[in-house]
Amino acid sequence: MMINVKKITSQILTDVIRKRPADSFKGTYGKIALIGGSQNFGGAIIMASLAAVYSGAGLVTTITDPSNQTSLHDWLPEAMFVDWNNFDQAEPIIKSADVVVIGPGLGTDPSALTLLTKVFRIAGSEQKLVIDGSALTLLAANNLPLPKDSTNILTPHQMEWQRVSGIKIADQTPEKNQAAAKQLHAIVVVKSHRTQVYADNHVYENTGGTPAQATGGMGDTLAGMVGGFAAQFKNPQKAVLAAVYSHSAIADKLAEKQYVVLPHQISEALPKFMYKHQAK
Ligand SMILES: NC(=O)C1=CN([C@@H]2O[C@H](COP(=O)(O)OP(=O)(O)OC[C@H]3O[C@@H](n4cnc5c(N)ncnc54)[C@H](OP(=O)(O)O)[C@@H]3O)[C@@H](O)[C@H]2O)[C@@H](O)CC1
Ligand SMILES: Nc1ncnc2c1ncn2[C@@H]1O[C@H](COP(=O)(O)OP(=O)(O)O)[C@@H](O)[C@H]1O
Ligand SMILES: [Mg+2]
Repeated sequence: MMINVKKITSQILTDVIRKRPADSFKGTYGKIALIGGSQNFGGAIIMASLAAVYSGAGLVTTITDPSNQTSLHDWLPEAMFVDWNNFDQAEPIIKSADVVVIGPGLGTDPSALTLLTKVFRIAGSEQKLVIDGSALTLLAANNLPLPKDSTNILTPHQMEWQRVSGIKIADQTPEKNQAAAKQLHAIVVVKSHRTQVYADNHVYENTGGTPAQATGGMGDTLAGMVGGFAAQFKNPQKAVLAAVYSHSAIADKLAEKQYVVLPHQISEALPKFMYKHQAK
């Protein structure tokens, strides 16, 4: 039977981006731990962290390879750093995070798999887990079950989705995608030129997006934005929709005057964009 696809429009912005109450503090806007950034893919976790901070998350910790520490703080003094080889130090931070983003630049070597398995094991019922990039590839390759208590948000591109769902890219219809998302009990963002979100028994399709977004780091940035929005805004489904819409709306604007949109430019535009579209 035909599934009715709902469109994601600018309405989601005022619906989700609340005006900030005076009586608030960092904790009001959520704590995020971002885990990824192997030596070869350090930029991925830096772009995801940039997006999380610039989305307005209260407190951001980046858990990554120590080779990234200096460049992380060059780009983002607001983020705290933890060496991902030091799980004793990382564990309490992961456990106390409202949102964990894992996967951007994580890589697929045995140490990455060990880290992913540990994070899945400690994921709690109050937490939202954004699973992106290599974490999705590892999940699929090792048949890892998703944590059963946390709210899990997957952000695959179409090949990552093929790996996780087993549905070939050419066969990724709303019907097949929705069935697979339901089986995973997860919110699934299937990224493409018109990204779709599978959540609370509905299928949503983005109305924005430009080929100027087709560049490395664009998905890492979306993962950080999904984390940053999920850390601040109560309803996880709506937070994901607002992040997906904002990501392409900012890109569309930049693409009016640019051939390619650099992922970090989207993050840098977030504070003004969110101010403009917050609920009155
Ligand atoms: N600066 C950094 O540090 C960056 C780090 N990054 C990190 O790299 C890690 C690997 O992520 P990844 O997406 O680059 O590689 P992977 O998962 O192997 O998939 C690529 C394979 O799938 C195929 N393919 C088919 N359709 C496709 C589609 N729609 N979208 C995409 N691919 C599609 C594609 O076909 P091809 O292009 O070869 O024709 C190719 O064979 C991950 O952790 C990520 O966070 C990146 O974010 C970049 C910037
Ligand atoms: N032609 C396009 N039109 C609109 N958005 C696009 C297009 N190509 C790629 N994107 C967007 O760019 C991002 C690519 O994600 P991904 O492949 O994970 O990037 P990364 O290199 O950061 O891992 C997705 O959000 C996708 O929707
Ligand atoms: Mg990606």
